[in-house]
Amino acid sequence: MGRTAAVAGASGYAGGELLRILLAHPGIEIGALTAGGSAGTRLGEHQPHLLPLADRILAETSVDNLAGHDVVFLALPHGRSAAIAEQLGDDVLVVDCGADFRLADSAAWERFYGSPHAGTWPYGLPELPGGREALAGARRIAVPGCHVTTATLALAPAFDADIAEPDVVVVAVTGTSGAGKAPKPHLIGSEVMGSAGPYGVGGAHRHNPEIVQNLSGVAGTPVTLSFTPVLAPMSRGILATCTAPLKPGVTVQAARTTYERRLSAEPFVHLLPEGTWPTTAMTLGANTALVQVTVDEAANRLVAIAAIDNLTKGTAGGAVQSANIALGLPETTGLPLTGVAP
Ligand SMILES: NC(=O)C1=CN([C@@H]2O[C@H](COP(=O)(O)OP(=O)(O)OC[C@H]3O[C@@H](n4cnc5c(N)ncnc54)[C@H](OP(=O)(O)O)[C@@H]3O)[C@@H](O)[C@H]2O)C=CC1
Ligand SMILES: CC(=O)N[C@@H](CCC(=O)OP(=O)(O)O)C(=O)O
Repeated sequence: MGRTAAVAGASGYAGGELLRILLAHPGIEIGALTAGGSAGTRLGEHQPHLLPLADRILAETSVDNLAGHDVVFLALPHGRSAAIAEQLGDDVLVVDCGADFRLADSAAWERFYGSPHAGTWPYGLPELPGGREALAGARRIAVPGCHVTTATLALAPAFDADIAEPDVVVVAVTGTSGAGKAPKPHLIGSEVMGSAGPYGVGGAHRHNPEIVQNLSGVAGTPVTLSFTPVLAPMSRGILATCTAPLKPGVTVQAARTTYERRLSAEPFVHLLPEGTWPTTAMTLGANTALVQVTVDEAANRLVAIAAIDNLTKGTAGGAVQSANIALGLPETTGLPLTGVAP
């Protein structure tokens, strides 16, 4: 039997990507579409690429409009989800693309987000050890941040197999769509085009504690992290170069075998053939994370590089993948595996 899903934030980037995916999902029917200031207007004004839904009118984001669906996807600015979720029944699956319920550590939340912590929900990264079990039958899901998904998928196999020391450096190149649709002072077109630049430097980015949370959980010991995001002139995509000191005696072959073993059963996380490095273009529009691993012998460091589409595996695709598990559907239902290249 088909389920219905409402999408809150349907006029935004994450909401648009959710709708693109749900249009091709055989087990979920699209119900109410809601927004903020653009409520009352046609979806086609905001998402002209979603032709089948162009004439749908955006409703106000209210509990009344979101209630009565099997699934509610929230693609709203941070801080908006808790009030809505607490008024939706426990029988409704609420999938939050925002950050509000991702962290278990309230002090870390308050330090990085500067507001009271709303709580912690089952975490929407099925590839983590125990991740699928935590999502089966869940009625609340916190979708990870997009940098977090990339870095976690790149390094989790190494920490799961205990081949690297828990002292991580991540430098992640990201496209501009990660910042959302609303105009931002640091995203002025003429200053972003033809240039790349770091932001959130020195441990300041709010994805820091979430990456630490995930990798420490996999490693079974606290992981230290230096994370630097770099904004690049592309609309979609994240390419994360992640390194950590090797445990004694780990060869490049051993590292590769570790990744092959841990990723071989994953439907969306693929270890590329030796010598092929991931690029963001390979993942565009796909729910995939493409990974490559090697060893820098001179530096004695493991080097793992992962690419994702921040809006697909990094947000909407990841959200639908986790929702599939929670609903008891095959995990891969309705999710694209093929990217757009070059
Ligand atoms: N972009 C990305 O790569 C990722 C985004 N996310 C998360 O997804 C969420 C949405 O992000 P994104 O789509 O990029 O943001 P956008 O700015 O593109 O879209 C925001 C959406 O929220 C709506 N909205 C804004 N304010 C309100 C309000 N007060 N009440 C109701 N609706 C409101 C907007 O409606 P209107 O247009 O009418 O104002 C719009 O539909 C965020 O929490 C973000 O952190 C998570 C991972 C990655
Ligand atoms: C370019 C850019 O600004 N990217 C965003 C990515 C945001 C994201 O993925 O996630 P949440 O906002 O849901 O945490 C950033 O770095 O903050």
